[in-house]
Amino acid sequence: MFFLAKRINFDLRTRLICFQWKSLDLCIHLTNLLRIFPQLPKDLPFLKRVNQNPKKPTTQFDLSLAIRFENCMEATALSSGLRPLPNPNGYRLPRSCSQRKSLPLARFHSKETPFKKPQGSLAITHHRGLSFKTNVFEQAHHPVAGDLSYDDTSRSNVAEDKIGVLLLNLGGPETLNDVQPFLYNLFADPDIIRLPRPFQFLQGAIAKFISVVRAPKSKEGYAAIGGGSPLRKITDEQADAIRLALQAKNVSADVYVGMRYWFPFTEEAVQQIKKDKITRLVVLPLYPQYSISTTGSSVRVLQDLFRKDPYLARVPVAIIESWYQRRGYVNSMADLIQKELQTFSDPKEVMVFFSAHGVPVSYVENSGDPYQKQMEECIDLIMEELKSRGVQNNHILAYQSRVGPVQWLKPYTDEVLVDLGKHGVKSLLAVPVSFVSEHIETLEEIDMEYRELALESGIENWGRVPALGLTPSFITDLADAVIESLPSAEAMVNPSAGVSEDSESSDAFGYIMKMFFGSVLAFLLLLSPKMFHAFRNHLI
Ligand SMILES: C=CC1=C(C)c2cc3[nH]c(cc4nc(cc5[nH]c(cc1n2)c(C)c5CCC(=O)O)C(CCC(=O)O)=C4C)c(C)c3C=C
Ligand SMILES: [Fe+2]
Repeated sequence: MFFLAKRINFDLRTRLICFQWKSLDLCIHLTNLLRIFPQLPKDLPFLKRVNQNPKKPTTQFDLSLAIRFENCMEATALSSGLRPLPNPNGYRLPRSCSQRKSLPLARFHSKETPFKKPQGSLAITHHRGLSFKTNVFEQAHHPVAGDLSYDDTSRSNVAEDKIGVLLLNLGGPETLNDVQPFLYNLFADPDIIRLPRPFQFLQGAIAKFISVVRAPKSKEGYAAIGGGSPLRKITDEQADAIRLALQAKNVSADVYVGMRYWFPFTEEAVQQIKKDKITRLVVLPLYPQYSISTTGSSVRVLQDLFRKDPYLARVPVAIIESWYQRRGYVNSMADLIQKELQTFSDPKEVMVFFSAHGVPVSYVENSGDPYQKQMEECIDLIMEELKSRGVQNNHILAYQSRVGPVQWLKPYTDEVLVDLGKHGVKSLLAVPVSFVSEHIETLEEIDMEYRELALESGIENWGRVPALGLTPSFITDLADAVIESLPSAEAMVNPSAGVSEDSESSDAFGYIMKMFFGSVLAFLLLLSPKMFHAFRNHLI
């Protein structure tokens, strides 16, 4: 069954393509269109502009689309940037769908998943013969183009919102004196050192012990790169660049930086967001791939902060959990690699060596951390892009920066470098892939330690791709990611879920007990020279 939809509204701000079909108002996100048809030019020249109202960020286009509803109930997971829009009059399903199966309409209204189900899936055939399938959701009844209401709880409206973007990052010590307290914050994170429940009260003591023991080695590393981490400076610059890129796309937003383990802490950023009365927030962790230990940890802190604050609890928030699969990121990485390959005398012979920060194997195998899978997919995407440009180099992925006695993701970077040298690889291009700015692990571990090891192992020509930093195509893509996620923002937590007095007082009691036993343990450990040396030499 094919239908023709004629009047198409394209909202420049939210990038939703909305059109009327029969009595339904439907929206599709532009990303979906472009994801399935990357060959479509981004400025949509195939849409003929018929009318533009300068007062509203909506342009009306004339486009013929042949639309076919199919497999209504097979509609799958939501894509980023797409979510069902609340309809005050309830959802009506297209006849063709409801006739196929008796649809449990109540499911669309159920409390647990009020708007989590797509309306159905659409197969769209463009008149040039292109076709794609996408999920669709019914839009609010009788929408006014450019004035779409996205969130039932906040009753807010993207066009009127005060938009904030919160960049989450790890943070790093700015001076050598900061190193031990920074390490303490890192190891005190239950997403970094994961203790079984009965032992969690020891977290602080263990963090203190490990941070004191590791600090001298870490300090050497930070001293070698100028006495501190460049992460704060670079992240601030990225924040500014994203703000300007958003501005260039007619989206005015305040951009904040929230670090997990050092200044400016996430808590400070959140306070500022509240002070600035932000009414819609996009959270963008600066980690392309999701790990429990990075994005997971930062988002957990954020959720705790929002849950405790009645104002913040009502702010619609969109979290971009991972973005390694975005074309802009993949292309920008491919650009950097392609450019760096040209610095070798024989570019074709160079082994492209992706080095990612590792995580303990238990994260992936026991806790379902998607990090490894996302990392492998990410490398495949980058290599596919390079292949499409005629770059056919061999490549390999290895994991660096392991800490402690447990098994980490393999293969390990240091072991692979030695192996490659043994097997006669002469030219190697290291590509840091889990992070988008320079930091101790690129500047010291890769550029110094691994380079030296590679040269000792027989590799003669060494190169390293710089981190993405402020690369314009990358920053523009992050701005696009922010814009695309705006409509999907929703209140993070239930505002009525307060903290009871009972739980507060038992928390205080627990805290005192933890501090007491933890301090005794840390004291004993630090007093024992044998223990200290065992940890220092073998475990940390
Ligand atoms: C995707 C990136 C990262 C993952 C995953 C990650 C996991 C992880 N890290 C540690 C321990 C340490 N990390 C340290 C520094 C550090 N880690 C990342 C990124 C990821 N970590 C970055 C970018 C940095 C550098 C920050 C800077 O100062 O520039 C450190 C401190 C440095 C050192 O002493 O080596 C430690 C320790 C664990 C245990 C872990 C997963 C469980
Ligand atoms: Fe790390």
